[in-house]
Order: sequence, then structure tokens, then C-alpha cells
Amino acid sequence: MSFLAFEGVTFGFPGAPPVVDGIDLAIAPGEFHCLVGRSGCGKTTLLRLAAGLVAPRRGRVLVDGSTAIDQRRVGFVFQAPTLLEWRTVLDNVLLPVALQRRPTPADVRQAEALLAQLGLARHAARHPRQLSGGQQSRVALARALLPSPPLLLLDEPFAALDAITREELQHDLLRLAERLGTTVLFVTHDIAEAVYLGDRVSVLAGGRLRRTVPVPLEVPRQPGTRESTGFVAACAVLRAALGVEAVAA
Ligand SMILES: Nc1ncnc2c1ncn2[C@@H]1O[C@H](COP(=O)(O)OP(=O)(O)OP(=O)(O)O)[C@@H](O)[C@H]1O
Repeated sequence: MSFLAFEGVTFGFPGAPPVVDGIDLAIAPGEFHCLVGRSGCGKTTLLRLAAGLVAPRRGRVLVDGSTAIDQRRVGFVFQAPTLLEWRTVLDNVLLPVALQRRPTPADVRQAEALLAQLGLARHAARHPRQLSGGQQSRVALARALLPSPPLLLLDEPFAALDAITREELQHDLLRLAERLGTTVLFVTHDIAEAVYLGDRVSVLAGGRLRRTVPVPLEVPRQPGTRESTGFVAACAVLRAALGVEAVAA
């Protein structure tokens, strides 16, 4: 049983060869699935197909068994936080609800709770420009999680952050997704990030799925996970699948 399934999915722009070509992938409910690949290999396009923002030319995409994707049940986090400057942090988090109806006190409490879990309780009344890049990324994450979407799609959400902030956010995201039981598809260029986060990692090359690798690491991840031999071995498998040459020490 899968929560997100690609069945023979092909997509291309008019007059050009396919950028996503014959993808078969089934992601289980509650799975954290990472997608790695070189620039231009079709990762973002695959996310857009999963969100129902574009339709396949061939094949089908199923979310919770249906090809009629309900976008209210899909959270999306982009590489840039894309916050609204004229709204406070709290109002940015409440935006998905405010677009549909007037937020209730329960919505506000839930938004405040998410901000607290992401270490932003004291920043709720601020505006995005008063926050650091990492804090803005946290707001974008809280905004995507507010409607408790069963499916969360993330497109290199931490790419612009420094290494320490990125690791903190990876930890927070894993914890929240696990607690909420969210099924996650996470796109990244970064092999170590994919291995740390993913239950499984898929390698995309030239629009095709080259390999899907299970990550045999303990859940929840431990402080020493990144130094473990299992972690290093999983990174090596993925580097080989991506065709990345090992660099001599
Ligand atoms: N609107 C468009 N019209 C034509 N071609 C496009 C369009 N958008 C993307 N492409 C092409 O589709 C291919 C896949 O793009 P996509 O954004 O999915 O790649 P990606 O793997 O996410 O890349 P990156 O890692 O650089 O973000 C690329 O070759 C790109 O040039």
C-alpha cells in the first residue's frame, strides 16, 4: 500500500524530449523519501507532478489512491522561504487557512504551537525581514505543516543555509514529520542530507529513476548517526549511483 505513487509517469515541455521519463515509484504512508540528482535531472518537475501542479503526458500520479490530487492535503516548501513581507510571522504561518476562511482561535493556537516547536515562539509578532535565513525557513516549514497535510513536498528547502543551521532544521523536520505521521518527498542535491533524512533515497538521472536505496540507519537518528559506518556506506552507494568519483583524501 502506498500513499504517493508514480506509475509510468512521463512529462515533457511542448516540442522537447521528456524531462521525466517512465517513473515508477511507490512511497509508503509515513515514509520519508529523498530524491537526489544532478541539476536539471527533473527533480522539481517530479515534485510538481506529485503536487498536481502539472499533469503527466503518460502514466499517472496517485495520492492516497486517487489521481484527483486535493492540493489542500499537500504541503509544499520551496528553496526560498517565499514569505509575505507585510505580514507578521504568525500571519504568514496562518496564510493557508486565511486563504480559505477566517482563522479560528484554535488555528492561532496551532500556529503558535508549531512556531514554539521550531524555536520561534518569541518571533511570532515580527516581520520576515527581522529574521535570519534559518528562521525564515522555519516559518515556511510551519506554514506548510499548519493544515497537517498528509503529504509534504520539499524542494531543496535548506540549500541556502549554513551547515549548522541546516543540521538543526533537518533534525526538527524529521521530528515533526514523524510525530505528525506525514509522508514526505524531499528533493536535495546533497547526498549526506538525503541519507540523514531518508528512509529510502531515489537517484534520478536524465529524467529516469536510476536506483532506489533503503537507508539502514536507526530511527530516530542519533547524535552520532552522521559518523557511523552505516551512514558513510550509504553515502558511498549513492555517490556510485550518481556517478560521482571518489575524491582521494
Ligand atoms: N518551463 C520550462 N520550459 C522548458 N523546459 C523546462 C522548463 N522548466 C524546466 N525545464 C527543463 O526541464 C529539465 C528539468 O528541470 P527541473 O527543474 O525539474 O530539474 P531539477 O533536477 O529540479 O534541477 P535543479 O536541481 O537545478 O533545480 C531541465 O532540463 C530544465 O531545463
